[in-house]
Amino acid sequence: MPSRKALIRRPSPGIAEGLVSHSERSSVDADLALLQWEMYAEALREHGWETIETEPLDECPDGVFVEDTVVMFRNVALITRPGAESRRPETVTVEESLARLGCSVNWIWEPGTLDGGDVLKIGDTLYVGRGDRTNAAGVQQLRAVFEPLGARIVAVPVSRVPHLKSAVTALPDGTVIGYPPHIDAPSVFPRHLPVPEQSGAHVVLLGGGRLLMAASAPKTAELFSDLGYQPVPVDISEFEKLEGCVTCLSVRLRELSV
Ligand SMILES: NC(=O)NCCC[C@H](N)C(=O)O
Repeated sequence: MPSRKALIRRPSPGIAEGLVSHSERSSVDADLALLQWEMYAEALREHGWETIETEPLDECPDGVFVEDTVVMFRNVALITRPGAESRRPETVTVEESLARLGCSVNWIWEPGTLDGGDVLKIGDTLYVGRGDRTNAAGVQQLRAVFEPLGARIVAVPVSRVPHLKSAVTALPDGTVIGYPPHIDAPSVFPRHLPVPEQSGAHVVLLGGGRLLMAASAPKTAELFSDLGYQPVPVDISEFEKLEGCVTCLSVRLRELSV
């Protein structure tokens, strides 16, 4: 039976020290972040996802953004080598968790860098953002690992936001959604729908038309409702201050047979 598991990591008490690269830093409330993270995990569970917690890493302020540590394709976990050096220690425990879950594990090697938040998967197509965090060697290694498994890798320039998925994600029908000022090359995407809010660009597909999204994007939620989807809003204000979004707080494992 296909699994519906989601890997998550609880925020570090030092989360306020997390990286901020494309916006002004504002103060983060670590207690509120923990509460918001618990509600996020609860929303996943309420919609049928079993949450699996990878080991907490108090010394890694950005460890909660677990999406950046791995790219999943079928049952293969490609452990990343994050572009920000401070984030590299985050991958070890994720690798252990995924190996325990029965994934086949592969790695990005030096000089490659790649962040999971730069990889948007739509069916068998993997769009990969080439920006501050993911370099050309990282893109080449992504191709080498996943093309033989049937993936099509499409590289996309990213300069306005930290990660490709800070700018675009996709609806269940494959339509790419994005906030236009943040997208370098919208014409790369065959079907593209602009959204009116920056945090409206991020959805986690919960199944059956339900879209987990940030409470900070009410106009976009209205647009999606109007298109026949069911938005599931969660307040992630403390993660947004660190340029995080709903997608980067979990890794959904959809194709494991366990
Ligand atoms: N995939 C993502 O959008 N990850 C968010 C990472 C935020 C973290 N503060 C960082 O800059 O790495």
